[in-house]
Amino acid sequence: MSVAPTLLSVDGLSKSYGGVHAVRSVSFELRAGEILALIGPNGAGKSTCFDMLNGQNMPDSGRITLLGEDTVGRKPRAIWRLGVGRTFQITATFPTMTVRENVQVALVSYGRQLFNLWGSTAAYARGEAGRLLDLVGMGAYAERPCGELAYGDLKRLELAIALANQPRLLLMDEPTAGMAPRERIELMRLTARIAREQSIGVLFTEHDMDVVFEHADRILVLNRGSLIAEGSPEEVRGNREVRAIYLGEGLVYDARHREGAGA
Ligand SMILES: Nc1ncnc2c1ncn2[C@@H]1O[C@H](COP(=O)(O)OP(=O)(O)OP(=O)(O)O)[C@@H](O)[C@H]1O
Repeated sequence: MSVAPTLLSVDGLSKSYGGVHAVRSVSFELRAGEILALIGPNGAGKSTCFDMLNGQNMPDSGRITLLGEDTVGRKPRAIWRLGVGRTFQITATFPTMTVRENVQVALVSYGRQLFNLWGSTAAYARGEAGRLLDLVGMGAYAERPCGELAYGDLKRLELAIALANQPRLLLMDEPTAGMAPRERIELMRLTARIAREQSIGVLFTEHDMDVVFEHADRILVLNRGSLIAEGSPEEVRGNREVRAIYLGEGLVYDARHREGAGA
């Protein structure tokens, strides 16, 4: 069996703020088609780690190799251009534009064209936007103003926008924040299906353990900036240190789901 190529390799990543070691010598790899969750209690260092991968924050030390390129010091847009799609905790769409136009803007931006709703570039992007919207189950909403969308639909639109630059890697910072439990599972199921079909690697942070344990192939656990566990959901669930941290937070994965009852 062939092994999927490594998309992202992080080696000894560290960042401090004054005396606070937000991220301490974190190392891990992510392969094509793999769904990797980054979890940890509040203040564990997840966002700091994410922002360094995004190019929004500069590490004190360590290496980040993304699709074969060293990305430390590169700006977010340069990293996006390498083939990294992103979704954010707070959705960033244009509310007065239609759903389709929002995806068109992303497509045209990826092609480095000037956005013009009626030009030939827009005509091309129009068809491609429709394809992406169908992929995330939003085809029927294409002509609606984005501002009218329910929150869950907005998140699916955001996924279509993130897919517009044909990413090899998707970075999702709390993709299901603010969603109802059922919507969370559906969004991650959709993301996982698309990622596996298109061999896109996904790294996501998440507080909802049901989402994490149902959808992640592998889980990284941060605590006080350090990686304290890494492995399959089964391995992480059985890890004493992880259980101690999450029991302390009242967030331990519910035993009801162990036999797959929560799927
Ligand atoms: N800009 C900053 N200045 C000072 N301290 C910071 C800054 N950003 C993060 N920190 C500190 O670094 C540590 C890690 O924070 P970070 O936001 O990365 O954690 P997190 O795991 O994302 O937490 P949460 O789940 O609450 O979002 C915390 O102690 C936080 O207070």
